[in-house]
Amino acid sequence: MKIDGTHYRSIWLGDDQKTVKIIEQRLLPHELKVVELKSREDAAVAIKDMWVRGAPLIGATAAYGMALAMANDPSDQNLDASWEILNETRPTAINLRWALDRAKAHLSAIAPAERAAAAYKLAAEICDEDVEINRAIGQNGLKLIEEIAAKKAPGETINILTHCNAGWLATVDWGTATSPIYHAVEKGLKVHVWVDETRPRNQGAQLTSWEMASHGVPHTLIVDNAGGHLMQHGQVDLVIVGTDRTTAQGDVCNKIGTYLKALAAKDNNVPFYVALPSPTIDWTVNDGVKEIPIEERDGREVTHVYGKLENGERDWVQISPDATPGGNPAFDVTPARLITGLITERGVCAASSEGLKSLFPEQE
Ligand SMILES: CSC[C@H]1O[C@H](OP(=O)(O)O)[C@H](O)[C@@H]1O
Repeated sequence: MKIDGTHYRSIWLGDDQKTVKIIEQRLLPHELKVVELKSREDAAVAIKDMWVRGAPLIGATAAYGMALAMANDPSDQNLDASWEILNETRPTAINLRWALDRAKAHLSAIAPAERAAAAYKLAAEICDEDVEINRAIGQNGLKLIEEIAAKKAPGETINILTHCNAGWLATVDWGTATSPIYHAVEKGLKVHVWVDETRPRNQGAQLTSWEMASHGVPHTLIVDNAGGHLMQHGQVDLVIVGTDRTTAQGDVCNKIGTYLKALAAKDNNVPFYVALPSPTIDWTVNDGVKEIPIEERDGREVTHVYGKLENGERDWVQISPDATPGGNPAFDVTPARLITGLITERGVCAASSEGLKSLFPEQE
């Protein structure tokens, strides 16, 4: 999307057609810094330490990580080793394994001498596919926003709440949950976005707010615990969130706190939709609560906050006693029963195995 009028993707190839460029997202919103990934190890660190994050972008970065690996050593042994190294960077987003499996299957079938070029080509295809998938999600989600607008008085604002960052920074472009919002704004609908700060990594405060401000979308940053109150007072017309892994029966794994938002939405009859690109569907699991591995990140992310100090410098600040450990499950699972619908690139469906198979019959 645009930053001060200039179009960016979140990941792209350098002029040398080998170096991979990314936006170092940990520095946003205070600094827009482009960094270069020059090895498989660079790509692995970027994923693990959340320089890049978001299920689709994690997959795209891993695909380029395989290309960087093949450019260095295209052997079968290194192909296998690269799959392992990149796959262990983060456990929850299924796009990581989806991209790595796709790359390994493709590259295993060709001669080592051809693997580097093929890997870069595949990574580029994965990126372009992601952009088109998210554009379609935006068009399908726009219809939901238009239906809500039609029920409101002319010129009345449509209030949408989103959690974490499922924006263009979480994907290659458009975002998933934000794509319907960008499409609605570009169509002239009067939209306002409640942005959950999303403790502890604050992807909402740091990334979604920055995206909304950069694109000129009216928005308000709120604490994670305010959403239920706003819903009780009729100030939320629609919730749209992203997902890191959705099961074959429609359970949705997403950033910690999503489940609580869904409970509040259900209790207040607020439509709760999940923007779901098909590579994020894990057709091999059904019960998300029992089967999806939940990443436990460093407790320091809870006991400390990173930001800009009064003097303009950036640093970590401790917010709890030295002796207090932090517990930090990074995701939770929202059962399908709490979800109004899934917005995919093929259309909107119920959060159920029947709903998903109606859009993806090839998965029968
Ligand atoms: C479009 S996927 C966005 C998804 O990824 C985020 O997790 P993380 O920032 O830890 O990679 C969050 O769950 C978002 O909804």
